[in-house]
This record gives sequence, C-alpha cells and structure tokens, in this order.
Amino acid sequence: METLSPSITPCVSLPYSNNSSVHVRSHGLSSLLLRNSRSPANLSLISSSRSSLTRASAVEHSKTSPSIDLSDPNWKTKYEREFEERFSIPHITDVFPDAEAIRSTFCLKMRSPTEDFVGGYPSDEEWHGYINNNDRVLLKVISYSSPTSAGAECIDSDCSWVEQWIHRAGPREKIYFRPEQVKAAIITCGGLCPGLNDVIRHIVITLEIYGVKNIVGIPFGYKGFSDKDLTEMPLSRKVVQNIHLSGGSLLGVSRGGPSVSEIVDSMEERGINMLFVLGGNGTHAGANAIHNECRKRKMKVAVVGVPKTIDNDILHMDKTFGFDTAVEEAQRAINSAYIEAHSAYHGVGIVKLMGRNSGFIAMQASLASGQVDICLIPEVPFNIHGPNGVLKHLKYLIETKGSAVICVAEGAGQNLLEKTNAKDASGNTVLGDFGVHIQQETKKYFKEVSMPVDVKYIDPTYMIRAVRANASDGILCTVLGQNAVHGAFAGYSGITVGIINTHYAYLPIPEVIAYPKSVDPNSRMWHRCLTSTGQPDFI
Ligand SMILES: Nc1ncnc2c1ncn2[C@@H]1O[C@H](COP(=O)(O)OP(=O)(O)OP(=O)(O)O)[C@@H](O)[C@H]1O
Ligand SMILES: O=P(O)(O)OC[C@H]1O[C@](O)(CO)[C@@H](O)[C@@H]1O
Ligand SMILES: [Mg+2]
Repeated sequence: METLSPSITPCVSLPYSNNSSVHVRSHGLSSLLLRNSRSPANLSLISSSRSSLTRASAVEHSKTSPSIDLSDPNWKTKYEREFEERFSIPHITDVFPDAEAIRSTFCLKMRSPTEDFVGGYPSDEEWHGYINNNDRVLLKVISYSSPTSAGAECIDSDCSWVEQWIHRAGPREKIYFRPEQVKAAIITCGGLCPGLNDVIRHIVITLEIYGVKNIVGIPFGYKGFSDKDLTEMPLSRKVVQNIHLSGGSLLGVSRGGPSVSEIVDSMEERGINMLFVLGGNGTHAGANAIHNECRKRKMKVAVVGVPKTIDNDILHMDKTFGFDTAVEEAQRAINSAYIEAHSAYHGVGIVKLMGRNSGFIAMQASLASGQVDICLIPEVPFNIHGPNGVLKHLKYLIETKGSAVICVAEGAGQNLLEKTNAKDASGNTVLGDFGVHIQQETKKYFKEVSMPVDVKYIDPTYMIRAVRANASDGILCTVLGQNAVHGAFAGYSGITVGIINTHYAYLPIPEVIAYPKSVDPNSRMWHRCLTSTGQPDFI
C-alpha cells in the first residue's frame, strides 16, 4: 500500500494578486495583460498560475491588442472586438479583392478522381454540410467566479465573463481555387510524431475529393525545397492508402534548412499554390513567414499548418495529434520501470520522457499509469538535495514502500545541469540529460547514506516518438487533415487547425506560437498528478 510522505503540504497556496509584478501565464493575451498592468485601474489579466511567462523567440503577435482601460464602462465590448480582430484569419481576398469564388467541388457523391471537369464540376446542390464563414467556436468555456479558482484566467478582478470567439473549421460552400489549377505540396518538419502519416494521408484523400490531381510531397522538411538531390514525391490516394499503418513520416523530416525567400523562390519555380505544413512551433513560424512572403510577392497561395508535437506545447488547443499516443506508449515504459523497481530489493525505476519546455507527457503518463511516485517537469522548480529534496523523499519511499518510480520530463532540472550552449540545426537549445543526472545522483546519495538501492534507468523517448498513432489520434489526424484542405480551398492562408473544446477551429498562426504552452502548476491537472503521486513540494 502506498504511504504518503509526512512532508506533504496539505494544500497549495494560490498566489492571487493584481499587483503588476505578479507572474502570469496568459495563454495568448500577454501583450494585453502587460499593458493593462499600466492601465489606470492597474489591473492585469490575472492568472493563479505561478509559472512565469515564456515566449518563443520566433514570432510575436501579429495583431497586438490595444491597452484596455478597465475603468471604461465599455471595456468588455472593446475587448471582444479586439479579440475578434486578433483571431481573424487571413484570406486571399485581403490581397486579391477580386479573387473569384466558385461553388465548392467538395462533393461526397462518388466519382473517379481521374475524371476531368469537361462537363463542369459535380456538386451536391442539396447538401447542408457546409460551414458558414460566420460560424464560431468559443475559446474559453469556464466562467471563473474568482481569480483564486484553480487555473483561473481573469481579465479584471471580478473575473468578468468575456466572450472569445474563434473561426469554426470545415468545408465552405464557396472555394477560391479551381482544383485543376492547384498544385498542392505537403511537408513535414521538426521531430517525428505519431500520426504524421495519417495527416498526410487525409490531406491527399481530401484534395482528391475536391478534384486536385497535382499533389506532391516535399522530402525531408524545408531542406527539400533547396537540396537539389531531393526530388518531390508524387502523391495520390493509391500512394498513401496504407501509410498510416506505420509510424514516422512517408516524406521524412529535418531541422534547419533554407531561408524563407529561398523556399518561396522554390515554390514559385514549382508552381505550388497550396502548401500544407506539418510541424511544431518552429515549423509554424516558418509557415507564417512563407505566407507573409507569398503575400509580399502577390502570389495567390494558401499556406495551412497542422500542429505536430508530441510535447503538446501549442497554445489554445485541447491537444495536438500524437500526444495521446505518446502518453499511452510512455505508460508502457513507466510500467516496465515499476515492474523492475518492484521486483528488486530497494528498486528505483527512473523514466525520462520528452518535453523540452513542457511536462505534459510526463504529467499525463504519470497520471495514466498510477505507478509514479515522483514526477518532475520543467514548469515546477525542485531541489534534488537538501531536507526537502527529491532524494530525501526517495529514501523515505524506499524505507516505507520498498521501491519507487520517478518520471522526469527531459526539460526538467536544467538549472541543475551544466549548460551545453549547443544548438540544433533549427536553433533549439540542446538540453543536458537530466535523466542520466538524476540516476547518477541517486546512486551517489544512497552510497553516501549506506543504503543499498538498485537503480534502473529507462529512456524510451525515440521509441515513443516512432510508433504509429493510436485510434484516438488516428481520428484527430483524419479531421485535422481534412480541415486543413477545407481551409486552403476556402481561401484562408497563414492559418492552422486545431481541436478546441472538442470542436475544430482555424486560428491565425502567430496566436498559437506566441510562446510554448506549458503545464500550469496551479491547474487542476497538475494538482491531480500530485494527488496521484503523493509527492511533496521539493523546495
Ligand atoms: N522562426 C523561424 N522562422 C522560419 N523558420 C523557422 C523558424 N524556426 C524554425 N524554423 C524552421 O522550422 C523547421 C522546424 O523547426 P524545429 O526544428 O524547431 O521543429 P518544430 O517545428 O518546433 O517541431 P518540434 O516540436 O519537433 O521541435 C526547421 O526547418 C527550422 O529551420
Ligand atoms: O532529437 P530531436 O529530433 O532533435 O528531437 C528531440 C525533441 O523533439 C521533441 O519531442 C519535440 O518534437 C522534444 O521534446 C525533443 O527535445
Ligand atoms: Mg519546436
């Protein structure tokens, strides 16, 4: 039976404050809240989170929020209007006001994809399956009554309800591309993630249903646009039919690559007018830059992203594809660590999981497994040594339970390691190996206190990333892939697609990558994780 450590803090204090120096993590409203802290009422967007604001270096908000004067009786209306403006999605008619719209060729009546449009486009005249351009999805669905409510995000001290609407994804009745004039390209960048092939597959299948015949894959990420030895891969339903049965990416992935202007030069040369970009924060920063460059050059191109990251660090979304699968797979590694630890005399099982800036996989896998005693993530500071340190608690666990399991996210405890100062090809910091570090410190500590322990370290990170998507991710990938194509045909560009409060929406790229999403240490989910592990604060 599990025994709780006597050092457990019975409740977590909630640092509500409307002082301008409070650290907030505002989910996309950072520019607003920072400015609000200088507003006459000195009120900022108030969050009960303790973590500090982090920002991706890549992209700032494209449409910055104005200073909202909370003493203005109409501030809510103004806020909602500004929000709508920030989350408006760029459209081809912004640059080509006279762009012709035709009736959608997305038609669910069966027809052969090789058919030519000699007799006109097929259509479902009576079909009521289209999305109206004015349909919206609510971004925030909880009305907090107090800034001290767990996970509360409030704009004023009363936590006034403010509506934040975003654009609903899906097929439109009018489209801005004639299928026979489309050359669509798909690209996968960054690290691998379960579900990449499922998304590629559904983009191709949906494009074919619209009637597109010229579909290509760009090999090995953005590099494929510049490397002369890499040729584009023709794609069709036949080619992609079974690719979802294996993990990885049919097209290959890479980090680094050519400049944005080289990429757009290459798109011009190849005649690409629809680009589907599957990747994380970095890839989306690139996609947004490509979209802007195409606009500058007056190219009628739709650039649509599909967020890919097992780290789940993209803002606003319920989750990104591959995350669910990663959690499921991580759970298997945790179970092995548990079996090893449990079967050994004074066994300690340590599992390292991915998560550069965000501990979502570690937190969710710990919760899912129910076998973790200590979960360490980048968002929550901790000490290894000292009276409140991880090792002291570990000793207590060995004494009381006989064994213990530790789950660490790769980005955890970086302040305790020597900086490598190394960068990968995309400019991401190469992290120190905290899993190895805690393994070594554990062995040293127990030697010092003359207590025998049997430490088993498991690093399943690349095994987790390489698996094929599970059923739930498979469905998510299907919907995202289809919606990416609907967005492009509807004439949107510089957008990405995500699942938000169980509905599917289009968002402007800068809003989802303003900074990496991270675990809120004051969220119910992190508290649930602490309840499950029974770990104390290690500070
Ligand atoms: N600010 C940027 N502007 C343009 N391109 C970028 C930018 N940041 C990254 N890229 C490009 O995007 C691609 C992928 O970036 P990165 O390696 O950071 O992966 P990612 O998309 O963040 O995915 P992952 O979650 O696996 O890290 C690289 O080819 C990189 O050159
Ligand atoms: O070894 P690579 O390909 O750089 O990928 C590792 C990174 O990929 C990620 O999973 C993001 O995709 C990070 O958590 C991790 O640091
Ligand atoms: Mg990244």
